[in-house]
Amino acid sequence: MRKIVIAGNWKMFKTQAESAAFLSGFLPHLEETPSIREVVLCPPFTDLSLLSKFLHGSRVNLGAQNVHWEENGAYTGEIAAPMLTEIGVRYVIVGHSERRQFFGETDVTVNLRLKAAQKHGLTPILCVGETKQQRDAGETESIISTQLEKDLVDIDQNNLIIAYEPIWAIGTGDTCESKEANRVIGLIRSQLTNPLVPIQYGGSVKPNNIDEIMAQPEIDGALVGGASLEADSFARIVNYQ
Ligand SMILES: O=C(CO)COP(=O)(O)O
Repeated sequence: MRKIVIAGNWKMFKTQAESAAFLSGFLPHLEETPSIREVVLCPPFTDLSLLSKFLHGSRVNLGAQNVHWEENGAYTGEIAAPMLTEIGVRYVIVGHSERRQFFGETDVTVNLRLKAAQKHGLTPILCVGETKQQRDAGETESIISTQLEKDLVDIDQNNLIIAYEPIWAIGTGDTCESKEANRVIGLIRSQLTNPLVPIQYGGSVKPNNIDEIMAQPEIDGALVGGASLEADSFARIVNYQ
């Protein structure tokens, strides 16, 4: 059976004080959450250490939003895998479209980051997806297939999560129709060697659409941006019906 993973990507939101306040509202809701659902929070780097202490012994796992491919070195502004694992981080988002769009991330650097994450025992959440222009031009399948082909060279598919995040659906309120997300995720799965890789959907996931999204047979979880910032909203998503 494939794992279900619901992850919150906080992007560049929440100070330490705000993240602590989130947890006090969020954690009590997890008593209702079926134990087979993996819950992950990916806050900014500055919150990781504090949240790691608060979450010790809880069922919530921590993820980072980026990782460099070297173990240390002169790479101003980057973070290395051993720095993350030392404080209890288990997951890392790699290749998010915002990194690809604003910070020069390429399939080559995505591949290097995935390898470094796996080498150090982190589970990477690899993000793939097409722009609106690419979708309108009928290029969705070819774009995603090329991303997978390049990003997954020499990657262990036994320690991997993939998130299908259509770029046009991120932060827009314009969710990909759940059947269409299911179709694309099925195509992604057909390109993998391991059929058990969990594949999430991401892009305007909200309390009012999570039930329909999770009812789709190919979708194994969600990568949630805006709606993961508020305790009640993320709790409703994690406790989908
Ligand atoms: O980018 C996302 C998660 O990584 C999705 O963001 P939103 O849920 O805010 O659309």
